[in-house]
This record gives sequence, C-alpha cells and structure tokens, in this order.
Amino acid sequence: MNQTIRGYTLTQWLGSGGMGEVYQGYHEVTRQTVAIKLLSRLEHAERFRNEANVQASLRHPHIALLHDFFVEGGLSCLVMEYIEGPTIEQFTRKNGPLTEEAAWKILGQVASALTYLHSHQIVHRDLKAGNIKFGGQGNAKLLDFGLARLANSPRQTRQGHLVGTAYSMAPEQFAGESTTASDCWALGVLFYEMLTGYTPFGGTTESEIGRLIQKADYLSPLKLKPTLSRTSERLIDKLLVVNPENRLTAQQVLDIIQNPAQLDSSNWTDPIRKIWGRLKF
Ligand SMILES: Nc1ncnc2c1ncn2[C@@H]1O[C@H](COP(=O)(O)OP(=O)(O)OP(=O)(O)O)[C@@H](O)[C@H]1O
Repeated sequence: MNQTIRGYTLTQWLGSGGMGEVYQGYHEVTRQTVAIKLLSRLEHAERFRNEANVQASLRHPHIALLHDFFVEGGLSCLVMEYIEGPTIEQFTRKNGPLTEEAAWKILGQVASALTYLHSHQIVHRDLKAGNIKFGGQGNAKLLDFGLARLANSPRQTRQGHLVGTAYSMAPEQFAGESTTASDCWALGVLFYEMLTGYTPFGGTTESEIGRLIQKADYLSPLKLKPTLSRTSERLIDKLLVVNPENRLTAQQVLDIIQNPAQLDSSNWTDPIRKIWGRLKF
C-alpha cells in the first residue's frame, strides 16, 4: 500500500467489483479522503471519461459525488466522495431486515436521488443494496450511478452461482432494454430486501431468476414479515409491475410518501402516517 496516484496516497483497499478495484485515498495537499476506483476495463476508457464528464456536474445529497476522472499509466481512475459505513447489503446480512421506519426513510432518499438522475436523463441500471451506503446519521448515498450502465450484466458470484445483479434486473432488461422505469423496478426490489432481509427473486441460475422476474412471481413480503403494513406491501406491488408503463415512477413514490392515502383509501394507512410524519428527506 501507500502507492501514490496523482497526489492521492492509496491508504486502504476497500474491495473489488465488476469494473475494478476500489481503494481509500488521501490527498496530502487538499487533505481530502476519497474513494478511488481503478478500472480494469481498459477498452472502455473513453466511455468512462464521457460518463464522468456528465456525472461530475451532478449534485444531490444522496448521491456520492464524483470528484475526478483521469487516466494514469494506462489505468482509468475515478475519484469519488468517500462514504463511511456499510452498504445496505452488508448491513442486512449482519443485522437482518431494517425497521419499517428506516426502510421508508431510505426509500425516500433513494427515490429522491432517482428522481434527480432521471430528470437528467441518467438511468442508474444497477441499483441494488450493494450500491447504497449509509453515510453519517443513517443517510443513504447511492454509488456508481450512470457508470453502472456499462456493468449491469449478471456475473458469477464467489460461490459459483450465476446471480450477480440479475436478481434486481427488471423484466425488460433481460431483453437488453433499460429505461428509468427499470430503476423503479430495482427500487421495488431494494425496498422488499430492506423490509424482509430477502430478495424477491431468488435462484441459482440466471434463467431461473429471469423466469420469476418475467412473471413478477414473488412471495408477499407479509409472508416473510407478518408485522409489515399493507401500505408497504402495496407499494412493492406497484413497483414490481411487469409492464414498465404501468410501474410507479420515482417521483410518484415520493408523492406517495408525502400522501400515502393515495395508494389506498382504507384506514390502515393511519399507523403508517405517524411514521411518515417523522421522516425527512
Ligand atoms: N465512494 C465509496 N466510498 C466508500 N466505499 C466505496 C465507495 N465506492 C465503492 N466502495 C466500496 O468498494 C467496494 C467495491 O466497490 P465496487 O462498486 O467496485 O463493487 P461492488 O459494488 O461490490 O460491485 P459492482 O461493481 O458490481 O457494483 C465495495 O465494498 C464498496 O462498498
């Protein structure tokens, strides 16, 4: 360790993903701690550069900031805001599902980030529990938005199962089509996972998972966690809709959070409304 790239000293290896290795870096002059992703896919250097240009101009409280992009010694490097804390995936693996209140809070933050991205015509394409970190005070931050479009193909896991990101792909993504609505499907998968600790579509092969996804064939979250509100179940039902045109948009999710009664007029929204009242995004 302690290798230096463009003034950044690599202080710690954070992990490796589909596109390369990620390190914590420290800049001696600016005293900034950052996350540096060294991209191994050299053939995509130009595309990474173009994406980085667009993304560097984006500012949102729930999206990790992209500071810089450069090519050094033939290696493409992305310099990002360093986010403390576990990913939602790491958190739920260790502690089980989130409370309903915490899940709604993060849902609102991520829906707000997606609304922002979608208004800039950016599709994340790889929204998942492993790409969202809890920053300070339980605030969620979305990582790697946009660049994920180059890396959304399913891949082998360490256990050898063909799962990768397939479990959160929308039905239309299996036909190679990704739109803003695909992110909203993934938002439904994320919400289900935060509430129950399980992903709605499981399997050991991509085709097995794909078959379940194409039919939106999943177990009601209430079967896994009977104490959940029907409001949460209903919201998932409106996100995990096979036809992208009939799926809720990220903005509609935000509207529902403000006014859950529009989801259903029955009075079981009352207990949930108390939670809503305490949420801030
Ligand atoms: N900005 C960041 N701040 C702190 N840690 C980060 C940051 N970006 C990535 N990491 C961490 O680095 C590790 C590797 O991240 P990376 O995004 O490359 O892989 P991944 O999310 O596991 O897989 P994929 O590439 O498919 O998204 C993960 O543990 C991730 O949480």
